[in-house]
Amino acid sequence: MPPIPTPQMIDDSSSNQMPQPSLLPDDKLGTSAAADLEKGLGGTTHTTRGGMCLRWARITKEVEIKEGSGGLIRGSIAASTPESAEELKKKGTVTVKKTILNGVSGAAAPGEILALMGPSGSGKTSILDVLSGRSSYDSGMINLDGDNVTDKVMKKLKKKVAYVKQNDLFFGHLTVRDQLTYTAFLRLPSSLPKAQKVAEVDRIIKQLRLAKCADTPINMISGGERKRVNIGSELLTDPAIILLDEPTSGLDSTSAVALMRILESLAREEGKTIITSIHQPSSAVFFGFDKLMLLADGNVVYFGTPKDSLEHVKKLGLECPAGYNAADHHMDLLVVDSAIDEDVEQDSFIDNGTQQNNGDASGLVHRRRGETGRRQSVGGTTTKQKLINSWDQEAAAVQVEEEVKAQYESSGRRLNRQQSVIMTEKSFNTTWWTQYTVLVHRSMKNSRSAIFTRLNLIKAGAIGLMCGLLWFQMPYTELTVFDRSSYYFFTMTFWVFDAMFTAYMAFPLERSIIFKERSSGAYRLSAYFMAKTTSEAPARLILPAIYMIISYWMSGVNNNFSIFIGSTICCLLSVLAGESIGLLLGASVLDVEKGMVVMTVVSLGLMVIGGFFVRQVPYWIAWLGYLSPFKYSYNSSVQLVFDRPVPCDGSGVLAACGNSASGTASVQDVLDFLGVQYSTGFNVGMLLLLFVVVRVLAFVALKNKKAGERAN
Ligand SMILES: Nc1ncnc2c1ncn2[C@@H]1O[C@H](COP(=O)(O)OP(=O)(O)OP(=O)(O)O)[C@@H](O)[C@H]1O
Repeated sequence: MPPIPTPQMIDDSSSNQMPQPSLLPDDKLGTSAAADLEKGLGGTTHTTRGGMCLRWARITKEVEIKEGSGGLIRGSIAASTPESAEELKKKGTVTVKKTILNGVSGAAAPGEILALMGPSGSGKTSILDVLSGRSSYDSGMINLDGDNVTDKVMKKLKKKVAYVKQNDLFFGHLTVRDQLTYTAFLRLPSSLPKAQKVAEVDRIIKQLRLAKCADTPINMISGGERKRVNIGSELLTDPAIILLDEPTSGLDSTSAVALMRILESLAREEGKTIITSIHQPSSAVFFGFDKLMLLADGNVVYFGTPKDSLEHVKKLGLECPAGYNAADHHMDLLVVDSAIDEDVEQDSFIDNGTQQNNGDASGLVHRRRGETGRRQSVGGTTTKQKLINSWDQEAAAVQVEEEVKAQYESSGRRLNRQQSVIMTEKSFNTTWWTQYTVLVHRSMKNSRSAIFTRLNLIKAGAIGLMCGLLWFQMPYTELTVFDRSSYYFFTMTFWVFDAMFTAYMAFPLERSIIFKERSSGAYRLSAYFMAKTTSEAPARLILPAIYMIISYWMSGVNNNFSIFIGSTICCLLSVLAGESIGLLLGASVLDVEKGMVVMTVVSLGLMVIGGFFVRQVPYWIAWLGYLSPFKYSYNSSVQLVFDRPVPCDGSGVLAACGNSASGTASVQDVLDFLGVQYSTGFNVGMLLLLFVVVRVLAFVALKNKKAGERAN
């Protein structure tokens, strides 16, 4: 096993190493800058400004997987022995333990880039999750600049360690500059002057070459630009360590190289410690990494310089053919498909590995791809297994531990210095009020562009017009009593449904963004929730208000202006209550498919139970009617509209008209006929209560919901 290159080892040996192709233009640092750096760091080309040394040893993590007849599902009951597992399996389900990280040891120093490579499912994301403090681990040690870090420190560390996850989740309606500015105002300390935060945003835009798209909404920019916005959002806090999960996935090779250049400049010029997982990089990118960690099935199979990795596999008889991409070669060795696995059990192909080196790179690629099966088996053991077996995990762990010890001793520092400093730091860089105001601003900007779309305005106007024409200028007589009530039935059901479903549909994406931002310690959940509640309401209410203005006056429901205002307020309150229900379900049911089913059942249930279709609701279920916003908004509006006795017209609609001496039906007769319950005040109060209580429940549900390690 080659020695693990500590930063010092890399620096000391740099003169002996083959020159590594740089991803940067040759003169990137400038002659004098490079000379300054060399002077300050004893000949190294890496700075140590800004970075921290991250080391980890013997990291092990297991998850429990529930295996049933329906496939694999996550569960919590562990089967202790294979026998009991078999028995349980016969019964239908069994929970088995799966090791996803198996004693992983490694290190990354300031000014260098460590690449994690391995086939899909080899544990790259899992180790990044652990190192970023986003995920727990069962055993092992993580050390920062010589100090072991505990769980509590890891939690605090979330803000120190930037973690760029694979998914680029943003509010798509915001521009790149908006996104970065809001992030700067949320995550940079309140004490920093506003102008400095704006300057920081400009610096990041320039550094990540985002100037061209700075004022373009994020949902219009390219994948590479989105990735850079994602990285930029994390860089704003000037983190010491930057972890990236497959930053080049989905990018073409030019964008991928451009992105890697940016990472290299962050490491070389700013001394950041960078750890990135990557899938099959080009040769230039591969040899530009300072260190490489190869993973297979949660095991390290190599850790060292990319150049030495070729030596390592060569010694095992798995030499990389000339002209073949080294990264592809490593992946070929580690990728085993299930068909090959099965073959290996029955058969035993022998491949001496070197016989393929015929010097013809293109023909070789073709042949190698076709002969992967041969390459996978050496003496009955898969190549992957051979690589796993030949890596000395223990020696690697001991080496990391010795480096840690040496750093303590050489610096003469007290144990846990780092931890005590980190633990005394405040949880958030900004106050609750700053978070609230910034989030209100962001939410208003986002909801304005998300809700006030031309389509939505056309929808509100067209439905208003349609209803106005259908219920056009109803005379205030006995004949139209039912039509007036049905106008409100339609209005209230449509807008409550609309609010429930739009709030629910918009929430899954927003929830993922919130989980992601909160995992970086950007703001308190309460600040977000209050900001959302107060800022979105105006935008959410404009559309039903437009509908009411058009349809109410066209249909001549009641020409009294104050009654128009009153019934519009009831409609808007019901929209807010409906939105609360949508948010509660959005916060409670994370799975969108299941959520839609629950939403449909709940919304239809609340409508039916409101007494619109069944007058004699069984007593044991009738109480659910108290939860129906449809019922309260309908009841209150209808009471407002029938503000005076209704003239009889001989149509025979109202029984009360049959024996009326005055030629009118009283308001109470009409309300009894329509089955309207409770006073207007009670109905309005219940709408308010539903809005507030259900919104609070949505907050509690969200607070108690863990994003899950894999949520973002
Ligand atoms: N919480 C979990 N529950 C069950 N299995 C998990 C969990 N987390 C990770 N795994 C499994 O652990 C293995 C390693 O996953 P991980 O995402 O780290 O791999 P990866 O190398 O990043 O893969 P990819 O390149 O496809 O992203 C996979 O088999 C994955 O299914």
